[in-house]
Amino acid sequence: MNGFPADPARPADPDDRLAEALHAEQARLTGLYAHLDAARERARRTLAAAGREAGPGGTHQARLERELRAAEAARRAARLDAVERGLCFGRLDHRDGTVRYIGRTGLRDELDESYEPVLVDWRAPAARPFYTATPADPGELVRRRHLHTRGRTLTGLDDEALDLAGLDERGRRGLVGEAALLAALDRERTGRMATVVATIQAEQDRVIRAPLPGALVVQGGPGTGKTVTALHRAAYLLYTHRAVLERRGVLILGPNPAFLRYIDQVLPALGETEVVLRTVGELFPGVRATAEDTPAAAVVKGGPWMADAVRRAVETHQSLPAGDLLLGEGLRLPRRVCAEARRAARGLHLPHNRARTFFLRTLLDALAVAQALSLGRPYDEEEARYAPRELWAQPGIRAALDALWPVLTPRRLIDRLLGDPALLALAAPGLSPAERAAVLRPAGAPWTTGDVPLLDEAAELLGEDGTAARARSRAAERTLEEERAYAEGVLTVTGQQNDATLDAGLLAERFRDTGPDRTTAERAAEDREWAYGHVVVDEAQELSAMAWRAVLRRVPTRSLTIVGDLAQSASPAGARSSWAEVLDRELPGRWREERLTVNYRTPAAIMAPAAAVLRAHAPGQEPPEAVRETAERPRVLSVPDGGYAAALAALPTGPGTLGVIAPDADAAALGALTVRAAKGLEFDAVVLVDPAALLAQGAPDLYVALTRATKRLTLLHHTPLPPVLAAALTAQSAQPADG
Ligand SMILES: Nc1ncnc2c1ncn2[C@@H]1O[C@H](COP(=O)(O)OP(=O)(O)OP(=O)(O)O)[C@@H](O)[C@H]1O
Repeated sequence: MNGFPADPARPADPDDRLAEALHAEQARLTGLYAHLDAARERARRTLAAAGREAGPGGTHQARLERELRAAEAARRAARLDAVERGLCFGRLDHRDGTVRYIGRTGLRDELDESYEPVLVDWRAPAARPFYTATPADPGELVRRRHLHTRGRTLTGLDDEALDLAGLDERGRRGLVGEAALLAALDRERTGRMATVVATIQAEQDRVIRAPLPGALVVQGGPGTGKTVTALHRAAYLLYTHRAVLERRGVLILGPNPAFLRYIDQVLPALGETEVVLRTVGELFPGVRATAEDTPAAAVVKGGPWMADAVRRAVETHQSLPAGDLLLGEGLRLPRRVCAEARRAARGLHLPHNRARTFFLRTLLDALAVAQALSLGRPYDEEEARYAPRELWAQPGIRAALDALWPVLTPRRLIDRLLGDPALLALAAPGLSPAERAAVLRPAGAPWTTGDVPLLDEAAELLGEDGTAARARSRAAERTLEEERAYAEGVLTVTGQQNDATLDAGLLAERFRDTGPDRTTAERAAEDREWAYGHVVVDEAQELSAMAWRAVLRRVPTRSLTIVGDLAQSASPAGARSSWAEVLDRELPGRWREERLTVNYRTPAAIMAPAAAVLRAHAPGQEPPEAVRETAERPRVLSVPDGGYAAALAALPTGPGTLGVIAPDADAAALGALTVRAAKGLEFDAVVLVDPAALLAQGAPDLYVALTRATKRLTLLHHTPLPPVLAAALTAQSAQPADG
């Protein structure tokens, strides 16, 4: 890289040196923004020119190329607009004197039009040492510099010398860019997740840049950056494999809508928009899960046995008559023929609604032959063409055959399965009466998150029911008709109606392909059968076996990033001690695991009691090590029974965000979050109501709740604190105050 002189000779006084460096870097930063402005201007000009060229002139091919150019220019303009904040955040000085600036996007010299690179995109290979070099392993670097900015102004910088022989490893655990990292961690939270592109750590970088193919599991304790790492990985993959992923899109699954809102801002900030954010409850287009399952119902609905239950429920709708069917006018359909037709239809291994066509056709043919025989008519080609159709037109015959193999929709089938005790017993004979009772509910009850994978399973086994497809194609035809009429109008207005190369149909198709087109993300979100290029699953320990089936169906290539923490699992099916227990059934031998070990969120003083809870209740699980040493110790306030609301109202409100987390039974009345709703989130200050009750909900719940605070934790209790927590807090208060 060139374009930047080395630092001028340094004055001796450190203050002067810093001022000098700031001055020089500000000048370079200003230069980079000038390049950015020029790049934006160029993108806008391209866009405007494409707009002017638009219109129906030239060959079809030339028009297509113009439109592609315009779309690319629009995307580039949007990308350049998204990087205004924090455009450049780092600088690398190499042994051979090369200097590289690292930023949110790559820029070339737009001013003298040499187009030499002046800013390296953080996702490019050349930027990687910024995240991985340490004094112990500096590679080709002699210095890494972090630039802090507000708007276009440089507000500070941190240098790390990487080449000094014998230099002590700065900070603990080889933290990369320690000063910049700690400054980032100390910032107050806004309630929206921030990008950490300037301070990604080496172990996180390994995850972010892992190859696209295959399933990568990232196991890490609370606050180890699993979510930020997964989001930066999505941005990295979209940059590195743009061609595939722009077309197929990336799906990010999160535990609850609040969490999705929390992370929503990060991806556009990284310049990526081809991403669909969903919870499992939103995976089935057209269905919104609005009700909650009881824990017992969630266990039953989530278990792998439900795949068999749904399959059997479908099969019970492929029935045989008790004896031969008598269909009026002496027409008889022997049971044996029905059985043969069912065997043949099932043998096709087609979805139920598609195999139905074959089944009906076979029976109608058999009936038509029988009818011809009884009337003494030959069964010739003519007869074969019309007779079955006429038979189908008779309501009695139609009803009898329909009953044998009806059209099914996923909603109707699952509603029936969960609403009809006899059907459930038939479809799920392995479930105990208590388990069946747990999932039974009135027909037409609102859908729950646990129902969504069942609907998906059903949709897979049923295939399209013809009505939806027909309605869609009718709508599509109508739209095309309207577009054709509009296009004819355009041709008339522009006087090109006699242009042989341009007919209204072609023009209409063109508007359809381009126009104000829907993005990949929009199309993917509406299509149950969409195959994503990559899927990120966050809080993956929460997914049931049935949910995994629904997720994996959406990524036939099995290119996944799966992040989670088994120790935080609130799965009512019970904690699992390894990812193999979770994944070997669905992805046998097709996944690998990376670990994140450093907790960037919870200060040590808060993490210590949380770790004690974890060790006591899940001895196999290792808590992550907190990177920040100093923080206020947790405060413990005893309140009288029934006094939580008053105690909460009396608590002083400090600076920053506040989260109050309460047991499920009290949360609504106190206006507090349940643990479930707080999952994945963090707050500057957290107040925990009734830790003993949280522990009674499950040790993972208490562990999750304890690890949400970045600065201050207050425990309110009226029953005694759980002994393990009390012991950890007492041990802490025996230590010197800064430990
Ligand atoms: N490299 C980093 N630089 C700055 N901040 C970081 C870094 N890594 C993580 N953080 C911060 O640490 C906090 C925790 O990150 P994140 O929420 O991704 O953790 P998590 O592993 O998903 O936690 P949990 O399991 O509790 O949901 C966030 O505020 C995040 O911005």
